Amino acid sequence: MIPTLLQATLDLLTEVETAARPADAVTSAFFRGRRDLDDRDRGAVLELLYVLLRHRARLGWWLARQDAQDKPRNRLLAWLALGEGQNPSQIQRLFDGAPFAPSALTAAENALLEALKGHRLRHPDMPEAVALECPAWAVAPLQQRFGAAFGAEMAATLAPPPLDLRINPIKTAREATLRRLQAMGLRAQPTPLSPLGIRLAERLSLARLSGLKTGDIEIQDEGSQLVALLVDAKPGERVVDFCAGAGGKTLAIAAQMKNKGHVVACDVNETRLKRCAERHRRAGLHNVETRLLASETDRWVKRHKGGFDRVLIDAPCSGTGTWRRNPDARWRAPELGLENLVSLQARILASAARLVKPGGRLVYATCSMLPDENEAQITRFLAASAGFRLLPVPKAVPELAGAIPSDHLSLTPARHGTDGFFAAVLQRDALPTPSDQA
Ligand SMILES: C[S@@+](CC[C@H](N)C(=O)[O-])C[C@H]1O[C@@H](n2cnc3c(N)ncnc32)[C@H](O)[C@@H]1O
Repeated sequence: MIPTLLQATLDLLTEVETAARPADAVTSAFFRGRRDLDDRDRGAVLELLYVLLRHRARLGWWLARQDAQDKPRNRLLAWLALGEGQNPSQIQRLFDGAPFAPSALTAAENALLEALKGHRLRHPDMPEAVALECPAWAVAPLQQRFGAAFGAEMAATLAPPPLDLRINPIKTAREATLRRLQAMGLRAQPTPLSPLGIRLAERLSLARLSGLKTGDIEIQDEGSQLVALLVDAKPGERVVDFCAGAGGKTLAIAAQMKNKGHVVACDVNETRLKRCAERHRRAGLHNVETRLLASETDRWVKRHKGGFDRVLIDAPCSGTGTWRRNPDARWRAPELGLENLVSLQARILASAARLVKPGGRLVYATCSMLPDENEAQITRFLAASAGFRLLPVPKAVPELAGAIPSDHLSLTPARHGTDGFFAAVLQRDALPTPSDQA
């Protein structure tokens, strides 16, 4: 990579590390201020940024071993030496101090490069969690979840994800869209599990997809598509997306309903909900209403008790299932702490369940791979809530029986090639329970 792009990557990495926002938001803002970088430059900078984030623990381990500070510039030097196998004189030529290039190496940096010379990134003394890039707080629960497959699953979270698209069945058919993408020279395949998905082998700028008509496709990971399909919303029904955020799943649900019926997209975050509303306007959906909640027990919930055929809870979670897509996320421990997050999820479940009408369904989903946020959460809810029972996936949505022949949806990067997702469908008894009269 040319020196000016190395410096741009360092500037971006520094911003990602200091900002309290996710890397993709920081990156968009950074590139808006760097009009001098064309599409190819941006692609190269992003690729190196993600490499540095995906190798952070291993690079940090080497820096600690050499008593060097774990900071972006040292991490880049360590990557060039250990990851790319460049020798000190090659690296000195890149750090040449020219305008907009990295400044010349200091004596300490030269000494660091000498010490790293000839080594490889992986070292036998590295603890397993470091070699697998697993943050300390998540090692025990992920080992509990995956057992012998822990290493393979962690390795899969380090591979760059493919680009998954969801076709909008109101506007187009998957076969027709596949043929159009292939005619554009793209390596496009149907996704193996979602009947609406298309997987592109290469990451590409969305400008290259502009040949497709607006609203024909959306970018959505196959796992997220399956969660929306599990809601199984029918035209004419009343549906709540309780933690709608920016509306990724609301969009898919409203498309299933063919613009007929009513969807209420709720969230406690006003900014996300505004983005959700804009997205629906752009997609031409008229049956979606957004509702800002003060909390999960907002008065609106009580007023609409028993009023909906389907309620989706896409709960706030540790996000461990998205590490493949958001490599910076693994280094941010859950803001609330895992325990508080788990109790927030339980409160959301208990409150949003009140919205389900007798005979209706509640779908609880996370993008977490931790049992405490998933199966254990459902077990606790069912033990505490009369009138709900688990509906195995093949019973809930027979069309998905082949893809998900199990009680829950439980996707992992190594086994399914998707982000990590969990979902369970809970059926409410057809007869109202005494609490409805309360
Ligand atoms: C996993 S994200 C939702 C992603 C979204 N469904 C999508 O597909 O794009 C979880 C959402 O839950 C929201 N949330 C957090 N606490 C909540 C609460 N107490 N009640 C309702 N929503 C909440 C967050 O603001 C966040 O947008």
